[in-house]
Amino acid sequence: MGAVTNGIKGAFRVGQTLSVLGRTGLNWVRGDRPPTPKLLRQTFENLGATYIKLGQFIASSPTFFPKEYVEEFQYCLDKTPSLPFGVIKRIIREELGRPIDQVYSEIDPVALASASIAQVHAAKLVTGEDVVIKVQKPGVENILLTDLNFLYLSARILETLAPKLSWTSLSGIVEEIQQTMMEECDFIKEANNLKVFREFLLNTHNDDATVPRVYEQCSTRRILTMERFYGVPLTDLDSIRGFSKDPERTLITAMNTWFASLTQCEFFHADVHAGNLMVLKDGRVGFIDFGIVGRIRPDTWQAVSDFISAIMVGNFDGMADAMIRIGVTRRTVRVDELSADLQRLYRQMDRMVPDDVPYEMGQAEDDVNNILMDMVKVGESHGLHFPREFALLLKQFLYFDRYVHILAPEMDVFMDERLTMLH
Ligand SMILES: Nc1ncnc2c1ncn2[C@@H]1O[C@H](COP(=O)(O)OP(=O)(O)OP(=O)(O)O)[C@@H](O)[C@H]1O
Repeated sequence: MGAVTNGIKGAFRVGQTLSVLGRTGLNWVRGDRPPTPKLLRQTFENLGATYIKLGQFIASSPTFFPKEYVEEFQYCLDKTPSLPFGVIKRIIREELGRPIDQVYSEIDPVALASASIAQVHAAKLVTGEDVVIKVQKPGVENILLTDLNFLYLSARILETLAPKLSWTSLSGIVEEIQQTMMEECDFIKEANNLKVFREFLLNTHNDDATVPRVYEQCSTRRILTMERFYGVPLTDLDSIRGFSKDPERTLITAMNTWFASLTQCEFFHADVHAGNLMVLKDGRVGFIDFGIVGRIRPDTWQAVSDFISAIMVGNFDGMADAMIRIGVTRRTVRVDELSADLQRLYRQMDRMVPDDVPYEMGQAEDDVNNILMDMVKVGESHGLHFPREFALLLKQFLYFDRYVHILAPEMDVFMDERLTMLH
């Protein structure tokens, strides 16, 4: 019975997707010309959850995709109309397995926020605490599963945008997005992440940052009840001034906490966009939404650090050796061959950048991206793949870079001694 319903739902989803694509003109899917950035963004928004995440991935990967798409996809919003309160109440009731009023004394029928996977309602527990309930929308997991049919299509879209990437790594990227989203559908995992991060703050004696306390007795796979935070998103400079005398200091606390988690927590928060960092009324920084986290093993960190040192001194064997330790492969990669290819890449670059040409603003950033991109390609030609954790890390660096521009434009992140983890 279950399989049959899934089959029907799957077919329906396929039809739905095709009809959205049909409205925007299917030709580009067959490969002629990529659609304009705006059209592609709107198409993704219409297609919902999976494609929105794909769009956000494009927005956060300037290394891989053309500038005009990266810029347009900054506006790829995950805001969907909220479901009627009746539906939400039914889900909460089902998940609790007992009458709602035995657990909550009130629930605000108007949602605080609504995105493709979940919607959030403010509530009060019968024991008096202010909480929020994050409720998973019905059928979300199913949509994601049936969208798996579109792995090929999504990879095909990315291929037209980023012809430099190999088919294997494109399919890998899409598969990983899917996997991350499936994980986001399990709130027990998210509750556990919140608890682990709380312990990390406790162990590192960090009183300047906090995460919502989880109420386990009323949290399940599909509903998550947690402490309610009162505050404003970190990027809302005017409102922050109301809570914190020194917004720059607040940003530094957020960044230090996040950087410390890279090495002292078993995972890092991999989605710290504007709405997920709050400045609370008492001035502390609140981290919310631990649906997406990244994990990097200690030996991989060591390899990253060795890689950077090798670049600094121009040691190609060292770079090759570190790259092999960072990457994932089923083949045996030869250090000497990879090293020779990296050296060739460097020689080419030397020839490409004549010293007497004046450097333009922004060019340095583009160059770094291109060099990284070329190195990834060299690695790939030897059968190496780089774990998705690196895309997630890079994304966070870009977010922080943006926050620094907004909140502390004068700050030099490489020199400022208050930033403990970069020194
Ligand atoms: N503990 C909390 N206290 C107060 N508000 C909260 C809390 N948790 C979530 N919210 C509100 O609900 C919004 C959505 O929550 P959350 O980010 O966890 O959900 P999401 O569906 O993963 O959304 P997104 O994709 O935008 O990150 C937040 O931006 C915030 O406004």
